[in-house]
Amino acid sequence: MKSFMDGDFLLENEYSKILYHEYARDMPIIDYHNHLSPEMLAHDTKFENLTQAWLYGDHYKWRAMRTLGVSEEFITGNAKDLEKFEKWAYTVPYTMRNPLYHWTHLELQRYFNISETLSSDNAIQIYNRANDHLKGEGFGSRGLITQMNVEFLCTTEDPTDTLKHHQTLAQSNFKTKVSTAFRPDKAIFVEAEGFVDYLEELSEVSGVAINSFATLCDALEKRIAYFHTHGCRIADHGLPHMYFTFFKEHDLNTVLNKRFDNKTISNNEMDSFKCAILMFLSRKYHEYGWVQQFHLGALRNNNNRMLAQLGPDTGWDSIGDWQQAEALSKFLNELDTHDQLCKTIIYNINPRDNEMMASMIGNFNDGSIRGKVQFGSGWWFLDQKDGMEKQMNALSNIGLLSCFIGMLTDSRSFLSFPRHEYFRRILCNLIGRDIANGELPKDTKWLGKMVQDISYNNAKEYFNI
Ligand SMILES: O=C(O)[C@@H](O)[C@H](O)[C@H](O)C(=O)CO
Repeated sequence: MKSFMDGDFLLENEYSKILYHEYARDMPIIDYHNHLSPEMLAHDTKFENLTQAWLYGDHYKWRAMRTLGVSEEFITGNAKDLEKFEKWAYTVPYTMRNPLYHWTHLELQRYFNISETLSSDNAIQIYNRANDHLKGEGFGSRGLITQMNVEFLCTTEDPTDTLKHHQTLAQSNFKTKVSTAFRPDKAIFVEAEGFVDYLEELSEVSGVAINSFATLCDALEKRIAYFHTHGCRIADHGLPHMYFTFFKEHDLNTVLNKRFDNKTISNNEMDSFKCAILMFLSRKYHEYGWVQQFHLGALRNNNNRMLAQLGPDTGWDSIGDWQQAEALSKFLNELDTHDQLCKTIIYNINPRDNEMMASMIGNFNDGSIRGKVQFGSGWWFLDQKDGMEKQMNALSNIGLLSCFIGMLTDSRSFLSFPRHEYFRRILCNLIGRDIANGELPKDTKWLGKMVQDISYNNAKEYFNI
C-alpha cells in the first residue's frame, strides 16, 4: 500500500515512475498564463507570513472555506493573518478529494520541507515553521519562482498597463524571463457598466481620442505596439463564448454612440461589436506574430451581493453551458480564410466541450506550424487530476498529445508552481498505465522524450522562448 503523497505520488507503476523521475521531473517550467503580480516580482516582495503568501488572492481556497461555513472575516475580511491561517488549517482536512488537499501538501513539502498533513492540531507549528523559511534567503517573490526552476512566466495585463514593473524586471538580474499577456477584455465587453470610463483611460494612455470604432481600434493597436515593444508576444481573452455575426462599421459606430449616450444596446448589437473588435484584435495579433488565447465558457460573477462587496475574481464564478462550437469555428475560419490566423490556444471550462475542443483544433492545424492550434490544459475547475486526465485523453483520442504545450498555473499565488509537478505526474502516469497494460510499447526513450516535450520543449518552441 502506498504512503500518502510519497516520492511516487500519483505514479502507479514502474513505467510511470521512470517517465516522471528520469524524464519529466527536472525539466524547467514555462508558465505561460498566470495572474501573478509583476509589481511584487519587480520589488522582490517578501511575505510577512504564510497567510500572505498562500491565502491572499486565492479564491480556490476562499470557496472551500466559505463552503465549510467560515466567516468572510477570516477569508477576505479584517481578521489577523494568523487567525485566517488557523481557519484555513481547520478547513484543509475537509478538502480531501478536492485538488486543494494535494496542492496544499505538495506546497508544504516542496517549499518548506513539511511532510505532516495540515489541520487545526498543528496549525501554529506549521505556520511558524513556514514563516521561519519565509524570513530567510530565497523566499521573496523572486526566490519562490527560482526555487521551482521557472524559466519563463507570463502574467496578464490590461492594455492600459504601463508595464513599468516588467521593464524593471527586464533590466534586473532575475533569471526567470517575465513577460505579459495582453488582456483586452474591458475593451470587448461593450455592455459593461464601466465601458465608457474605460475607453477614457484607454484614450489617455494611447493618445487617441476614441469617438468611433475606427479610433478605438487605433487606440488598441497603439497599445499592442507598446506591449510588443516591451516583449509581449501573447494575448488572452476570457469570453463566455466566441462571437461571429455580420457587422457593418456604421452599425458599430452606432453601438458606441449609444454607449457614450448611456443608452442600452441590443444583444445583436452587442454580439456584432464583440465579433468586430475580436476580429480586429486577432488580425493584429497575426500581424505582430503573437499567440492568442481564448478562455471560453466561464459564468462569472454569479453572486451580485458578493460581487458588490468583494469585486470580480473572488470566488463567485462557475461553469457556463453556452454552445461553443459554431461561433468558434466560424471565427477561426474567417481568420484562416484570409491567412490571418495566428497560433491559437483554446480553453474550455465545461468538460462537456473537451472532445469538441480537441476536434476543433484539427480544423485549423493546416501543417504550416507544428501544433499551431492548441487545446489548452484543464482550466479553472478542470485543473485537477480528473479534469487534466479527461483533457489529455480527449486530446489523445482526437488530436496529438505529443504536440501539446502542457500546463500553466493560471494562479495568483507565488506558491502554486508545484502544480506543474502535479500535472507532470498525472501525464507520466497516464502513459505509464498504458505501457503497463500493453497499450503502448515499453519504449521509455521515445515516451520519455514525449513527456519532456509536453512538460517543456513544446512550449519553448511554441512561444519562441
Ligand atoms: O483568466 C481568467 O479569466 C481566469 O483564469 C480567472 O483569472 C480565474 O480567476 C482563475 O484564476 C482561474 O484559475
